[in-house]
Amino acid sequence: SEPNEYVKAADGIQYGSVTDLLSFVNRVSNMQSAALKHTSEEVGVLLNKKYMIMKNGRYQINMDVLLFPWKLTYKNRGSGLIPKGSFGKVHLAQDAVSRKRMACKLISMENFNAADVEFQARFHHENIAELYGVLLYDHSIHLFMEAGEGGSVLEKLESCGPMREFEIIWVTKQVLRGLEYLHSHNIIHHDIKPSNIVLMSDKAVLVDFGLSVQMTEEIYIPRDLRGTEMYMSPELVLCRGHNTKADIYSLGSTIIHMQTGSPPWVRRYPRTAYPSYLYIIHKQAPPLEDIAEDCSLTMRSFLKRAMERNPAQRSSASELLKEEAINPPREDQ
Ligand SMILES: Nc1nnc(-c2c[nH]c3ncc(-c4c[nH]c5ccccc45)cc23)o1
Repeated sequence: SEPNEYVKAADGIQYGSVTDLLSFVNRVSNMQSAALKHTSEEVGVLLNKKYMIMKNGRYQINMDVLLFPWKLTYKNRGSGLIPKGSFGKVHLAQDAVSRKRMACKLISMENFNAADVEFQARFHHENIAELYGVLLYDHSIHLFMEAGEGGSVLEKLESCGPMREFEIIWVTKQVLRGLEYLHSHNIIHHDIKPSNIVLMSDKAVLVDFGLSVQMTEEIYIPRDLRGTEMYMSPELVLCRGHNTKADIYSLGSTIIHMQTGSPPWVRRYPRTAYPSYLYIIHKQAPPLEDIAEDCSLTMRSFLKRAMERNPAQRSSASELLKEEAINPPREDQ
C-alpha cells in the first residue's frame, strides 16, 4: 500500500475504544514495513485518558512519556532491560503529566502479531496486565501496560532462591484466578511460567499473550508447538490437540520451579545432556519426583491434581481454587 494511504489510515495519536485500537493494530500488523518509513511522528490509540495524557494532539516518546531501563527490585543485573518477552524488550515508562508508571514493551514490526495485543485489549481481569495504549514509533510497536514493579517471579527466584510455601500459595491463587477467567472465555495462555507472572505490592498478574489462542471448539489442534518446553504438558507435546488444561499443567510445573528454584526435569536431566525435554515429557510420568522434599501434604496432592497426565482427569482452575492447599486454615498462616 502507498505510504500516504498509511499516514491517512493512522491520523497521529488518538484516544479511542478497544475497537479503534484493534483496527489500528490489525492495519499495522498487515502493513509492509516499507510503508512505515514515512511516519516520523508517533501514531496509535490510547485507551486510558487518566494515565496517558496527550499534549497538543501528540504523545511523544521521551517527551510526554519517558522510558527507562528497569531498575530491578533486587540486585541490579545486566543492562536493566528486563528479559525479552516472547518477542520484545520491556522498559519502565512514566507519563510526564500523570506520573503513572507503566510497562512499555517494544516489539519490532517484523515480530509483531496482533495476538500480542488482542487478548489484553479485549479481556480485563485484575490478574491480567491491563493494556493502556499502543503506539507505533521508529519502526517499533510500543505496548503500554500495567507494570509489575516487583518484577517477575523468575527474577525473584534468581535473586532470592526458592520461595516459601505461603508465598507460593499467594502467587498460585492470583494465577488461578487469572486462568479461571481466561479459561471461562476458552482462552489458552500457552506460556504459563515464572517469567510471565509479574508481582505488584498487592497482587500478581499474567503477562505475555503473544502465544495465546481462543478455542472455537472443545479442543485446539495446534499448527505449531507453543510454549516453553520444561513447562509443557504431555498432551501439548503430542500435538494431537489440547485445551485449557494445558495451562494448569504448566502452573504445576511453575509451582515446582517456585518450590525448588529449578523447573521440573532439569535436575534429573541436565540441560547440557538434554537439548530437548519433549521426549522425556512425552514418555515419563509427570515429574512428581521433582516436588520439593519439604512440600506440605496438601500442596503435594494439589500438584498431583494439577499435573495429572490425562487432561480430562486434571483439575480445572475453578476446582483447584477450592483446594485446601491454597486455602489453609487461619492458624496455619
Ligand atoms: N513479556 C512481557 N509482556 N508484557 C510484560 C509486562 C507487562 N507488565 C509488566 N510488568 C513487569 C514486567 C517485568 C518482567 N520482568 C521484570 C523484572 C523486573 C521488573 C519488571 C519486570 C513485565 C511486564 O512482559
